[in-house]
Amino acid sequence: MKIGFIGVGAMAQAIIQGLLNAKFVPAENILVHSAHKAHYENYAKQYGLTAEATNQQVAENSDLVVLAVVPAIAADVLAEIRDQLSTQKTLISIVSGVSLNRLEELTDYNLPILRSLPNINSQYGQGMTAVAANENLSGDRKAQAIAMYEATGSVSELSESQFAAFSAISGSAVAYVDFFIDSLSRAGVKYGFTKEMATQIAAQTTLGSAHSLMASGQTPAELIDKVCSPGGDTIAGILAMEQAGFLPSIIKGIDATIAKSTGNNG
Ligand SMILES: NC(=O)C1=CN([C@@H]2O[C@H](COP(=O)(O)OP(=O)(O)OC[C@H]3O[C@@H](n4cnc5c(N)ncnc54)[C@H](OP(=O)(O)O)[C@@H]3O)[C@@H](O)[C@H]2O)C=CC1
Ligand SMILES: O=C(O)[C@@H]1CCC=N1
Repeated sequence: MKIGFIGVGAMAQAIIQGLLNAKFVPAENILVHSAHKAHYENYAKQYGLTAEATNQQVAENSDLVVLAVVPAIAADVLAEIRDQLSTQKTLISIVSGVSLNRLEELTDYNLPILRSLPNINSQYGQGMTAVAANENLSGDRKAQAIAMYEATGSVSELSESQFAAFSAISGSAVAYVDFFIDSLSRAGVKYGFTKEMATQIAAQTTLGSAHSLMASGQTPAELIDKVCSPGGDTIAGILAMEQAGFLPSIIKGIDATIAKSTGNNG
């Protein structure tokens, strides 16, 4: 099986690295092309991938064609490769905010298509990806496309109506969690830790907390209650964070993310 990537930016590279780590396909079976020759050729050379000279060649020579460009140019790129796509190939889009219906409109209504929303944790096998298939993608072909993501982490099949919210609390939220870790580490710096050490402490605490949450099957609130000793320090911190608007600031951030991805932001 050959997997072609049109665009090798941050997200495509995370998926590719995840696939290479999982030995999902031999490196040379991953085909790449992007806007800048120096970029995609050097990247391909570094990891033993196959650099293709055009987007059309990627589509022509791949079984799974992964569209990994920014939303603004997705229509132009699909127009470019439309004739190379066929019912024998699966188009996989990672483009935020572009529906299956729009992808069909821009290509062919008979084409098997998987709309997906991965996150960059795919790079280390810890991804969280939402997928939705059109009616032309089923059985083994659908399983093959989904297997690509299963090799890089967890996969959830969702209705397209849930994609914008999923993208906000997963795709974008990788940045928000890192923002939290960075904020925690800056607090550490305020109290005398080096940034490096504070970041390591904050990151391990975040990782351990996520692990405990998933391993225990308890709710976050139950674990918060376990940490908040009666009359203790943590409850004082929680209440001060709440007074400063911790929860509303998260909700506002997610609302803004969804508004941007659905075009409801003016
Ligand atoms: N970043 C993330 O965490 C996530 C991103 N996504 C989606 O992934 C997509 C890509 O995002 P991201 O990786 O962040 O963006 P990047 O800007 O990092 O990558 C975009 C890629 O598109 C390439 N490109 C630009 N023009 C063309 C063209 N005409 N033909 C082929 N390739 C082209 C660029 O080429 P070059 O490198 O040569 O300049 C670059 O490799 C977006 O649609 C986004 O919504 C989805 C989930 C998470
Ligand atoms: O910021 C973005 O637009 C993309 C979509 C989800 C994560 N990154």
